[in-house]
Amino acid sequence: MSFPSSWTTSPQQPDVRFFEQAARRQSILTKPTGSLGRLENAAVQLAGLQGTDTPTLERIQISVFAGDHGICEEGVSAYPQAVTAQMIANFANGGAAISVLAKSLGAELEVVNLGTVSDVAPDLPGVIDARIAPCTRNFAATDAMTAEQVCAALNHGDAAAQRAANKGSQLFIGGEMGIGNTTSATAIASSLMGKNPMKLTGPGTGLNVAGVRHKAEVIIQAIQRHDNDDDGEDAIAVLKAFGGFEIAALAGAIAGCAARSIPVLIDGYIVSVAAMLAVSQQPHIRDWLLFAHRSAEPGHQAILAALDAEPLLDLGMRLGEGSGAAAAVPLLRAACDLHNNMASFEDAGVSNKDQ
Ligand SMILES: O=C(O)c1ccc[n+]([C@@H]2O[C@H](COP(=O)([O-])O)[C@@H](O)[C@H]2O)c1
Ligand SMILES: Cc1cc2nc[nH]c2cc1C
Repeated sequence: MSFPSSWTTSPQQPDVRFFEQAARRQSILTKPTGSLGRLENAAVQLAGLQGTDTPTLERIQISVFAGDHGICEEGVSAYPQAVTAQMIANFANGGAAISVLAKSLGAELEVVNLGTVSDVAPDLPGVIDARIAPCTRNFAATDAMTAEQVCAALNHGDAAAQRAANKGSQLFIGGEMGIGNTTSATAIASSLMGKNPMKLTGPGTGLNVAGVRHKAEVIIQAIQRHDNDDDGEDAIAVLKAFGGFEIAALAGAIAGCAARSIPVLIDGYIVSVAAMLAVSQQPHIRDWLLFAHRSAEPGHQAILAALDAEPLLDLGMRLGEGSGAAAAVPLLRAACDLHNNMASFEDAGVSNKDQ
């Protein structure tokens, strides 16, 4: 199996003329310059990325990538590993937060099952069987994934981007579910940014202070182990070292959407780490990303800063599943509506500021 071409080729850059036209339109609408704050930037960005004067968000695909983590053997999560498989069923049955949000947004929701330790019922509606293995290996002891598994996960992500393209999606949201995945995400983020894991590690699903300290120590030791092998620090080497299946698939989906000119709305901590991996592979992937929210997970701020991202919301959310991104969609829709339908100073006969 080979890497998807979206991983090995830089995406096309969006047409700058649509950004310029949209910015000009914002400047003639009946409001003081800049007064709609980041809603203005969001509308300009969506117009530019969609290559249109009238951006809209009618067709949205949400793909939730799920997988289990061998690092859970080290006692790094507040919840049992069985939750990953149980939540896949909950996504399919409509009871999870992202299921409710997707329904209220009229968005397409699919779940990509990359492998769980506990069984998932076969033929759940909207669940795609993309199982690679029951879980990654415990990266405290050995590499989390083989190179072949990283490649398979990237391809599963790219396939989700292809489904979004086939449906004419105007926006893609990637979500994730994987007990233990904040430990993988923190190891990846610490490696990529060269930051002390003590500074990035947080409670995830709800560890106490002692639990967070233990989790950081597990990550520090694993990074030392990884530094002693010769694998290098590129995105593939880091994914191989720390996992997980869903993080690799998300990186592949983000790259796949950029390659197909589909804007991506980035969710919280784990998805942002996947975005950082994709951007480290192809810097122009960054052009296609919007950032939805600042997660309560403390390491998220450092990742947002490294990606030069200013998210729309800061609601103290730390659920994952793509829920923070889904929560930001009504604001983005409002931003488009304002951009498309407000009157100009000239049309409304309202005096503009003195030039
Ligand atoms: O998206 C976030 O910012 C976020 C922050 C903390 C936890 N989570 C979710 O919680 C799970 C991972 O937490 P943990 O403690 O098991 O590593 C995983 O299923 C994520 O979706 C998600
Ligand atoms: C119940 C539950 C739901 C989740 N959704 C994403 N991560 C999660 C972790 C838990 C524990």
